[in-house]
Amino acid sequence: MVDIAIIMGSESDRSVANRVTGVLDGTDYSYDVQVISAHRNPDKLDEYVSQSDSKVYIAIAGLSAALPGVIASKTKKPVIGVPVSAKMMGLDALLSTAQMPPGVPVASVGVDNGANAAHLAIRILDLI
Ligand SMILES: Nc1c(C(=O)O)ncn1[C@@H]1O[C@H](COP(=O)(O)O)[C@@H](O)[C@H]1O
Repeated sequence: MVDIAIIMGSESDRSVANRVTGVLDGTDYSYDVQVISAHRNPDKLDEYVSQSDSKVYIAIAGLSAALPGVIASKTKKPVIGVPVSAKMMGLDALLSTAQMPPGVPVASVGVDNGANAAHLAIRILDLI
């Protein structure tokens, strides 16, 4: 049983993931960190989400950030997206993360703001 699943699209997103875990390490909430790209490893992502018992997802991705939205399409749990500034100062990923179609929500935090993703996850978990 893990409280939060943290998934990044690439190992190159690790510094942003570290901002998430840096906040969570000051709490009692547990987490699991994975590198799984929706674009590159769709079957692995499907398998991970279908088997995960986490209560909240944090999805970290740059460029065309499909990852948060694809996770939101596979689970009813809350998904928090963190756009990464890989190119275009993160504007590409910010728009990809925030502009989800109705019915498939992703809560986007600011570009590279892994800390706020952790704080939001904590607030959600504190309700349970
Ligand atoms: N946005 C996605 C997805 C996805 O959305 O499935 N998979 C990888 N990526 C992003 O591509 C960028 C460059 O990745 P590489 O450094 O591996 O080339 C990363 O920021 C990653 O999150």
